[in-house]
Amino acid sequence: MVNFADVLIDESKKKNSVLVVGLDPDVKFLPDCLLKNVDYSSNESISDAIYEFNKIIINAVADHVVAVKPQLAYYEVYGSYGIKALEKTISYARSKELIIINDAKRGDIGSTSAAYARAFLGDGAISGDMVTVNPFLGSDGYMPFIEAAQENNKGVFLLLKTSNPSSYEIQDLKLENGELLYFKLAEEIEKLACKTIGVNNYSFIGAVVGATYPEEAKRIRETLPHSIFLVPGFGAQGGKAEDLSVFFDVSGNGAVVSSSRGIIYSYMNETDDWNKTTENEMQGYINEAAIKAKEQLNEVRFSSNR
Ligand SMILES: O=C(O)c1cc(=O)[nH]c(=O)n1[C@@H]1O[C@H](COP(=O)(O)O)[C@@H](O)[C@H]1O
Repeated sequence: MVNFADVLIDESKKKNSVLVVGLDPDVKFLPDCLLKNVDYSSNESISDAIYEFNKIIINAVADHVVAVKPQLAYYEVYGSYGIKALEKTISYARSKELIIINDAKRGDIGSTSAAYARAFLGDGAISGDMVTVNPFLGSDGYMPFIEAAQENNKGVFLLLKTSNPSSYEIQDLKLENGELLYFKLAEEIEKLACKTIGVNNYSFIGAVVGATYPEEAKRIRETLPHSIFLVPGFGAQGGKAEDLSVFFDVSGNGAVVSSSRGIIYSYMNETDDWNKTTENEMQGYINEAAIKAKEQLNEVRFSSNR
């Protein structure tokens, strides 16, 4: 049966891309053209600028990405106006037929996870197609998301081995049998994933594996062959395209790679006076950065260097 992994793989084939662009808008890095009328004492005014910024990004990347990934914190910080900007961003991305991965990193006791799952995988205003889930509360924390995803033909990405430098402090803890915690979690995810595969042999239950940990990814890929990986940490966090071939299967599928700052603020590297960048120039630079990242990833995902 077709599941959301199939939708993601079909979209990736259609666009010839495994790139996901993160929508992590930070007003500090917006040029003057978007800030000229902003009243910094008003969350509404800042949120309007954020929405304008997101529209520029979406216009620039829509033809070259498999999905966009709004990070919730950047919207929540502006309260209800920030959430409104997220809602509008999601509907704008939908109007461009983009897949939406809400990077919400949610997870709670069962009943609360079920409420989060309705918010992010139901048909509400900030609902997307997939959501990142923190599985460290245990199965009653993550199963409601998996059940909602199955019911609504959507998908989840469970945090497994995250890209940040201190992820080893918890995720690499050694268990009594000598196995690492994230590895045990990979085995648990595989038990669910292998029972829910679609026509491309992948489950709608994906896993987050950081681009900064290619060695670990190689072993995880072997243990968890039925989950699509969401691979953040490419670009600004130091993850390099040439190290990423191990994340993919032999057909060049099995992973989507996300970059936020490296793409959405690409205009900051272009001139010393980036504050003066115009909207047209921004769109051009962001478009070029997305095409470059897409091509770098295409070069490695079909390589036999794994
Ligand atoms: O779930 C995520 O998206 C995520 C997981 C992870 O392990 N590491 C990670 O950086 N992320 C998110 O991916 C984005 C990375 O942003 P850049 O480093 O600017 O590309 C941020 O929004 C992070 O919250």
